Amino acid sequence: MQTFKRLARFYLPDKKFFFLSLVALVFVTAITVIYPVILQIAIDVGIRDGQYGIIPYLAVGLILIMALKGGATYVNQYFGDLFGVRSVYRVRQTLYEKLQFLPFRYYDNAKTGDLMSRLTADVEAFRFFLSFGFAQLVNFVLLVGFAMIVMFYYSVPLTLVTMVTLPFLAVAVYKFDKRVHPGFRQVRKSLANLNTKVQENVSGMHTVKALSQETTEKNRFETNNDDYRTKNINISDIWGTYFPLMELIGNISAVLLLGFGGYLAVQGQLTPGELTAFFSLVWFIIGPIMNLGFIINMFSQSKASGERLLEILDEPERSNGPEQTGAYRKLAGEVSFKNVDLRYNNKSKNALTNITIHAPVGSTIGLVGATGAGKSSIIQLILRFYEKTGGEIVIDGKPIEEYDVKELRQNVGIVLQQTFLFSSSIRDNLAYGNPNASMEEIIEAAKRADAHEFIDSLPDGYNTVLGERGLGLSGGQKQRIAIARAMIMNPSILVLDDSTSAVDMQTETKIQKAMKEIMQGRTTFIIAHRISSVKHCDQIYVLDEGEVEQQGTHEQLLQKHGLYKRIYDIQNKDQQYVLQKA
Ligand SMILES: Nc1ncnc2c1ncn2[C@@H]1O[C@H](COP(=O)(O)OP(=O)(O)OP(=O)(O)O)[C@@H](O)[C@H]1O
Repeated sequence: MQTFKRLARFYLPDKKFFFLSLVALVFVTAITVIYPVILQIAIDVGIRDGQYGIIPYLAVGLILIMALKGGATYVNQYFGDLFGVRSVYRVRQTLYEKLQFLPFRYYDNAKTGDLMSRLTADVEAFRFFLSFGFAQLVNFVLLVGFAMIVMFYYSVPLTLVTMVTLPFLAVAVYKFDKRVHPGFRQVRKSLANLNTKVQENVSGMHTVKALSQETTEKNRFETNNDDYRTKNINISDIWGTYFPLMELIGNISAVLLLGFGGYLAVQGQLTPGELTAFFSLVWFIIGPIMNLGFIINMFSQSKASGERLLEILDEPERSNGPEQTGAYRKLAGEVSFKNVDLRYNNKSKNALTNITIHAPVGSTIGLVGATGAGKSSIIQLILRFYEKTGGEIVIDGKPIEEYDVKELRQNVGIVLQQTFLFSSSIRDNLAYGNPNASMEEIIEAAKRADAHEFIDSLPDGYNTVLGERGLGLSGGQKQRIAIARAMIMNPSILVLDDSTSAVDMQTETKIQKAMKEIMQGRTTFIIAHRISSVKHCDQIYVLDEGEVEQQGTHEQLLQKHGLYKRIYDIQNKDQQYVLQKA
């Protein structure tokens, strides 16, 4: 129940619909219990006492009652569904919002398929219980309660005898729940793994095909699929064991009732009509108790799902710094790192140690170093994707923590080597960082980023809808769109990932030209593997294993005979070798 209590804020606002549905349900249940009473009157008064005239009245009464029951059932179902649907709308909104504000470190370990499964299948399981299961549970209590009252009214000893088996039924139901709940948690987890597998496979289809791993992938999926099947069979096994047991206990109750009830009828202590009514009523108790297995099933599923939803909702959000109310300021763009350390959560070693960098307004800073040296980590800190573990980062004279994260990010434009584009129009992708940008501004930025020409040549121009992750565009085209997108934001600080090794010379020249265009008047950080990309920078920082190994201009560093010179020599030799070969 703890899970439902903790999720109460999502369904309590709609409790009026639940109560409306409940009132209708009480009505439906009360009417249901009247049926056996009508049957008893028809047998005892209509048939046994020979007052046949009463039968038409009873028949009309029954039809009226059934019509009323139909109306009440509609109200019960409609408002029950409304309660569930409106509640999970809120759950879905909150989960999605939560996902937007979770820190990057959450996504280091999160799996897309698992998250998708939580936002869809788990939310649905929770809704099903709210819409249907909750009411069924209340219905159970009501039906058993009403039926017992009527049964006690007819005969106290017969009711007690019939009830003898109920404790056994209760134990069976309890044991069923104990086994089925962990089973459902496993099914949910297995489904999430299955989703993750499919999602990763579709996203990585290029790699799968390029490396001819179709058969391996098929086998891996088979393992996941097998696991999901086994977990479901396990549930069926539990269900198959307990359901007949519960039915057997119910039937023993019916046998006891017929045996003892028949004896009472023969003794004249019970009329035939009362015995028949009793027999119907007892199924109003046994039926729901057996049905309790199904309700518990639903309850267990939604509890397991609710727990998985709470796991996301309980995640701590990133601290955003002070919330800014007015318009975001445009920063000048002076960035200083003072003895900064960074250690990622799951690592035993620092990714950055004692980093000191000064980037005056409008300067160009080059970050070079081997892969894993810490270049990207510096950028992660400027954008506050991760928080530093030591030292101080100051922007325009103010510690970075004192900025509203949104204000900070509005002032930093990034162009990464891997550009993510959404499956919407090129125009929307360009304006993603600044949705208020006018069409003129968008075209102007695209022209400066050398992207206008190819966009214009597409059949729908700027309205061309891209495939998932920008499918349908070349790597170089995507990167130029990313440059134009950053330009439209008009940031004071710019981060360019210039590891453009994967494009041909002509595209590289275009990208370099576009990058030069966007850098004007902004503090720019260029991440590069190649010296040629940073040699014009005002200041170059050479990183090695998370530390600044060297610092200076291209000319100064070449004279120092350190790491920079070694990288330069290797790359120069490579270049000469290529030229000679050519
Ligand atoms: N999100 C993360 N969680 C844990 N460790 C990380 C994370 N990101 C980077 N690292 C680690 O931090 C170190 C520095 O990585 P970083 O990505 O900053 O290097 P880089 O110089 O940008 O490399 P590359 O040129 O290959 O992009 C590496 O040891 C890397 O494994």
